[in-house]
Amino acid sequence: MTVGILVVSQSVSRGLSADKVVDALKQRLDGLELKAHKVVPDKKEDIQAAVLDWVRQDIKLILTAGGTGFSKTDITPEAIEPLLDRKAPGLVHAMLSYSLQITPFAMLARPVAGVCGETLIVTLPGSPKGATENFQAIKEIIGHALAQLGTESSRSLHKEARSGHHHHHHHGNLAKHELVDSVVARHRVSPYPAISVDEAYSKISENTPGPEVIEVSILEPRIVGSVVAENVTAQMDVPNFRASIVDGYAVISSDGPGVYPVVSVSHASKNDQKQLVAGQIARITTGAPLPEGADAVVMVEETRLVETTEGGSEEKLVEILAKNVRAGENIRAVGSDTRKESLVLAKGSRISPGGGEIGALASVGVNKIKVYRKPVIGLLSTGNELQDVLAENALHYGEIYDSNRPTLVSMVQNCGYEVVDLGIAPDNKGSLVKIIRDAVDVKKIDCLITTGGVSMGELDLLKPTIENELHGTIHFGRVRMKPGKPTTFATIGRSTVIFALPGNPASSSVCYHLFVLPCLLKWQGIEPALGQKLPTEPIVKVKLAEDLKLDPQRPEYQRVSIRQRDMALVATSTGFQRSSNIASFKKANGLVCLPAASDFGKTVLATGTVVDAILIDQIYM
Ligand SMILES: Nc1nc2c(c(=O)[nH]1)N[C@H]1C(S)=C(S)[C@@H](COP(=O)(O)OP(=O)(O)OC[C@H]3O[C@@H](n4cnc5c(N)ncnc54)[C@H](O)[C@@H]3O)O[C@H]1N2
Ligand code: MOO
Ligand SMILES: [Mg+2]
Repeated sequence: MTVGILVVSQSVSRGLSADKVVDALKQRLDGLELKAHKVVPDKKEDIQAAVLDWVRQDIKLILTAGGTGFSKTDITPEAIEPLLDRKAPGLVHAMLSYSLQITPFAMLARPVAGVCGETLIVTLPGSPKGATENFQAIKEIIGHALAQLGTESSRSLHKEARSGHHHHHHHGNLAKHELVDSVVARHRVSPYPAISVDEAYSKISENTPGPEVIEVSILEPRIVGSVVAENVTAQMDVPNFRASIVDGYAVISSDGPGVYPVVSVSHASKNDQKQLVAGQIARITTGAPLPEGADAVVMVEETRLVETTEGGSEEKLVEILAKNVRAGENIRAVGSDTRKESLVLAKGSRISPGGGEIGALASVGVNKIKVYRKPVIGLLSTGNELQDVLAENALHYGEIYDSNRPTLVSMVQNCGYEVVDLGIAPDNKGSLVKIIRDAVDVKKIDCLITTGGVSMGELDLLKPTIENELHGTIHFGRVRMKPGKPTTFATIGRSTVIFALPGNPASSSVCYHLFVLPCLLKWQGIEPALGQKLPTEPIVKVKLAEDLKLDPQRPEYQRVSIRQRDMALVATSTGFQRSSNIASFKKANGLVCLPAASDFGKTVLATGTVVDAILIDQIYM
């Protein structure tokens, strides 16, 4: 059993005094293993952050020392209490009565104790003596408490109490989403109907929050991919002066070929308006404003220098060789690129990554516009078996690396959304609730994507946690598709969306493309294609390069590589398609949509058959 000791002290945290509590307690831990210790000041947030961190790491017992007295700065009980799923007043009572036998000042202690997830938390006084005495009072019993916490049911230690519950075997006796406290009472058939992908689209469409208008600078990266929320019209002409298209000489076209004096120079810069009369020319550069009176520009290549000024540094006389120069030649007229009052960007259009929209805005002097806000996405992996691949820890038997979070972070970011990485949650209700509440209330995410814990196992806790603890609504909890059967879509309140995706890596990635991204696209103001319920990635017709076996019951989304061959798009399977195999996404730029054999009437789709494919990446050469 692992222990964390959290010293709560302003002076120790500032280095003004030395900590002695950790050592004192350490000597009395006996069989318990001190896994972590830390010093924090008397600040609620610091205390809670440290405790939650340890709960997530699945430390079994957290002892805090200090901050339990009557002075104004003593706030440890206030910090701990809101974290407790269940209180343990018996432990508090034991500590108080024990220390009251030693000193009446124990009356002024305000300890709390209780359970957060599967972690027991006890607040001790700050002095080494007080802390060890209090710990002494509960030490013998704590082993039992921790043993009970580790089991599915506290009743397992009291076997006689369990015998009366056998009638729970039949799932019909359970309320639909009850969090069962014993594995023997779990559902044996999923209470969630397996709806079609199409019905799932309806539910997502109905429950996606409406877009919200914000103003962004044209240089903010998040503007790319955003949908414009209002018509933007040009408040000026581009160009807003007559500009030369070439380097040469501004002329009066009716003057014709001949030798003319160069009376002025016009560069592309801030300029005074120049004047030209018949029989004169002016030197001009590309983009420079035309002198008044000039009506054409002749390229320097079609002229000849006749005479220089004294000293030879300037042109004095130049011969225009060009014949038949027309009025307007080599001139950009005022407003000929963009006319004042014309539409620069229409409401509903999208800022493409190509930069064209940004350039068009900048050219008319617009540096910020109203767009629909993109939702902020929180990403959480769930599962006791998961190790953070970045932590570089060795795997214990039964553990695996968390591959879902890195995969999803990459996908979501590359779709242009801001990601909040929420890490890994252990399979317990308390931790899930804490992490999700914190993500929504403090980290201000709009949409939560979790993976794992949505199927039929006794540690699949997402569905009951969302309904019973977070008071959310589950709009669907199963979809007739492969992979991704237990995909769950829920909302909390009006504005928080949860996609609880299956833990299998290929399943969660398929479901991201199929369900999550369409929801996010709608949320940020993108309209679905005609006749569709949600906007999606492009859907194209592809020819199968090989025979594909159909699932007997479920429509299937297989990973393929799509290439153009002889005027057709051809799809080749990326290989082994089992849900656990994330490597089936390597080189995949499409998901082919295959019917279930039971719907299609055949068990195989033959080579050359044309099917729909969702394009999840570009088509490469
Ligand atoms: N009795 C039944 N069992 C299962 C059913 C069913 O209908 N009845 N459905 C199966 C299907 S289909 C799927 S899909 C999975 C979904 O499982 P969960 O969403 O509950 O996910 P977990 O049980 O937590 O994990 C499943 C699998 O994925 C691995 N995993 C989880 N998280 C990650 C991660 N972040 N990175 C890499 N791998 C991860 C996990 O270790 C498991 O192997 O349920 C079937 N069972
Ligand atoms: O539907 Mo599950 O995603 O087959 O593995
Ligand atoms: Mg499971």
